[in-house]
Amino acid sequence: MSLKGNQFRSNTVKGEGKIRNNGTPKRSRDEQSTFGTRFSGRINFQNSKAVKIAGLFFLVLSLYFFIAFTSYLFTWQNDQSYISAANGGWNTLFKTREELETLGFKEVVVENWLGKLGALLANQFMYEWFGIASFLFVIAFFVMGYRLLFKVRLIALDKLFGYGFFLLLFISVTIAYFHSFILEYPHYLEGEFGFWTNKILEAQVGTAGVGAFLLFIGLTALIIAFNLDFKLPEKKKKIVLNDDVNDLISNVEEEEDDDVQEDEYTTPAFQRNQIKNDRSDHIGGEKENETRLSQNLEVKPRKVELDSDASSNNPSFELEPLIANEPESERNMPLNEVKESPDLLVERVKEEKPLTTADTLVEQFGQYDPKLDLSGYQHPHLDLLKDYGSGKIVVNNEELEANKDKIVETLSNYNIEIDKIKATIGPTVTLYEIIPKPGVRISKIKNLEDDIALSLAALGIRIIAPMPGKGTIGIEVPNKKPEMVAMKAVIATEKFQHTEMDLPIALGKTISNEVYIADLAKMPHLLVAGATGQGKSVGINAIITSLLYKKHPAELKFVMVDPKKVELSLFKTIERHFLAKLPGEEEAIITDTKKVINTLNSLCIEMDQRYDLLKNAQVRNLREYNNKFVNRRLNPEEGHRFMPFIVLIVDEFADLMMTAGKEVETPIARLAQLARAVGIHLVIATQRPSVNIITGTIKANFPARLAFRVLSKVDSRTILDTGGADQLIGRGDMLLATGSDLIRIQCAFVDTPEVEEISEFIGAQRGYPSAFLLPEYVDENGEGSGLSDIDLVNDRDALFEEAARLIVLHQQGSTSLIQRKLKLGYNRAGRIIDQLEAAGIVGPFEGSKAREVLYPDEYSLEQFLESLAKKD
Ligand SMILES: Nc1ncnc2c1ncn2[C@@H]1O[C@H](COP(=O)(O)OP(=O)(O)OP(=O)(O)O)[C@@H](O)[C@H]1O
Repeated sequence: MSLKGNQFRSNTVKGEGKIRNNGTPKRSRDEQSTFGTRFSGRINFQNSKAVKIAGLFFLVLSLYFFIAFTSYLFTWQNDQSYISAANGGWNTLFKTREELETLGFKEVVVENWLGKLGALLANQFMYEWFGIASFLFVIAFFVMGYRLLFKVRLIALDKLFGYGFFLLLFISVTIAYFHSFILEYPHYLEGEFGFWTNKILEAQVGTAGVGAFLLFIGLTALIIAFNLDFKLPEKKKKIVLNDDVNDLISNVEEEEDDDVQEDEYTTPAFQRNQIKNDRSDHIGGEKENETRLSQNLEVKPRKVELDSDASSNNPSFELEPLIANEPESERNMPLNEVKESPDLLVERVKEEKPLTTADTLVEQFGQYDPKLDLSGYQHPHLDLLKDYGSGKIVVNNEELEANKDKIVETLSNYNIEIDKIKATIGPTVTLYEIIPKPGVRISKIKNLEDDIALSLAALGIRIIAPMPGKGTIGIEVPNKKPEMVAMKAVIATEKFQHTEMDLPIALGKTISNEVYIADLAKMPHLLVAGATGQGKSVGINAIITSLLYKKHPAELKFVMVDPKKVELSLFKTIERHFLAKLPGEEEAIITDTKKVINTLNSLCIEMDQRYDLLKNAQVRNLREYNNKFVNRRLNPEEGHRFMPFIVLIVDEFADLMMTAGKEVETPIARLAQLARAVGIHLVIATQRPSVNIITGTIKANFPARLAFRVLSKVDSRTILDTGGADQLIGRGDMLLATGSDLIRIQCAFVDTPEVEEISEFIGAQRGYPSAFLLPEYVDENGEGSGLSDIDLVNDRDALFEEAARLIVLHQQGSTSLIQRKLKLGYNRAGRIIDQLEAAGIVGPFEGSKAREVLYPDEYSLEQFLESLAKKD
């Protein structure tokens, strides 16, 4: 990745070599007193008597102006005759009453509380200039006086003058504008300035135009000063279940109050939203079987009840409605509490810290911006993705009841009676939660797992007995018409758009239709398994797509390994943006096993280097490190750099294990064990989750596992440590195990043409000069990506010319420079320097000193390289 852009722009600070790491404070504490750090060190303001006198003067001046202006508001009419007669009055200021009378002023009565001077001053400021906005002078003098006398900074001087000046003009013109609607004279409210400015503007753009102009200026100023937020009141969403539902909502609202107390399972949130059936709605009752459901999010429905009649054999039946994106915490809260919770105002406490070198740098140059090199980069937009399905959940009541009847019947065949059934409809499966009558042993139901599955005669039934943390038994039954979950629908959610996660991956929707987003950085690695054709590739594409939608190329790099050669090739267009590769390699997407081994080992080197940098920076993880770097607390001259996350994607791990075995397993296990803190995360997919592929070492280090449908229970156990994956229905139906939890998710669907479009959209933008270069790895047999015995003259390294330019640019013939800048291993860098010597670009080895560079500038070097190329 090129750092050039940053080096020549504001991110780099000249003379960084002199910056001390961690920036020990250079200035003394005295200099950093609260009184104007900018002035400190130039004039000793603190002890100057003159400053104190000046402070006092400003305070008195402020008071004087305040009294004069206030008085003017009451006395201006009476003093008007004197002021106008004296033609502004200033020339009469120091004349006595007698003198004035001789000059023709018959009666000189000045009522301003501060006499003639007060009247004249106030008239000048308020009438002639800015109207009541002139009170800003009172504030300005007060702030200055207070600052000079008490050495307390109430507001920064630049702000005081900037804001003060703006407000003076703005208030004056605004008042004139409104005043002109009522009465144009007198002008003491807006002053002559406001009056005439408004008049001129009105003549140009009309009254409405001036209003719009003032509104625009006012709001712009508010945005600049307070970064004002404009938020429209949120629209409440309504999800429609079926046509009957909306008609019934009003009924439901009327009925709910009566019914809720009877339900032993209702929580306050449920009560609000509980919907009852008519008496005719009993399951197994009369023919007319209208189910009343409400999905109106306005009333935040929690649970929909399909109430059975009172007969004891027929358990009542509830539906869990589908509320996307609602936090669990809100779910269990009474609605009024959610709505009425008061805003929390947090007062910021000002910390007084000594100013460090890093602070000074940040003040001077701003924070380091890793995105600056590609500052114009645009994230892919949502239109590149397609809509699939209607997006609505259609509830088929007949199907629900038929399934419910079957479950009740099957269980009663085994003498298991149940109290209640609740249904939660997901995109592909519906979860029926049953509560057995007291006395029924759960182990009994568990033992009947297969029999129940057989009676329901449907593929993909999974029984969860008991449901963890719920005290119910779950039976997942596939829907007849599964709903496709479009990637677009998941990415477009607020949950994804506003997530704060480091590496958010939008996996799809859960059984309760909630969008499921996981943080790969926390997982911290993911093992994906699934038989062929069950949606694994789509899953991998969904993971990559989510990250591409969320991250900037400066923040994330992928290392892609694709032994099948075709699965990840779609992403080759984003090589210069998001991919990482070994130096000297042509293709960033690795398909050759030998190169995979080199790349994995290179990643281990990168990991070790990152750990060294973290150790030097005294931080524990990548986030802290990058934070420190951005705040210029780490010196790039000491090797520190902004480190992007690296995500390694291996599409067919089984293939690698078959061909390379331990050679692959060892670095993968090492990375899985250690790499999380340095921002390297692995996503490893395999078709065959057998124990010789997913070995104990690998499994132990991948707590997060994603299983698509597998062919046998044994495979399911290998990947998830439990059955279940063999009972999935395929087409993106999957189980995610995160430590102890097992969640069923319908994977978001993203098709190959969509992925292609996204890659092309990114690829068409300006990228880095090359892919992100990983450190060079040379294996012990000398067959690494490095060079073996090469002829120094005839077989030059691929990076020879680049190294030559680097050396000439820096005028420093050192191996370590090549090593650092081109990210090469010592051996290869050493060989390149030998080649440079052989070509006559650098001088011979001189012990501890750097070699002499024999070309003074890039121009002469380019000529030499050209002639060299011609000779070859
Ligand atoms: N999330 C999904 N939603 C709907 N259909 C899906 C989903 N995922 C996959 N499918 C369907 O399943 C088919 C196969 O998916 P995919 O190519 O991802 O399988 P695979 O497991 O990668 O197979 P292989 O290992 O042979 O490459 C897709 O073409 C698509 O029709």
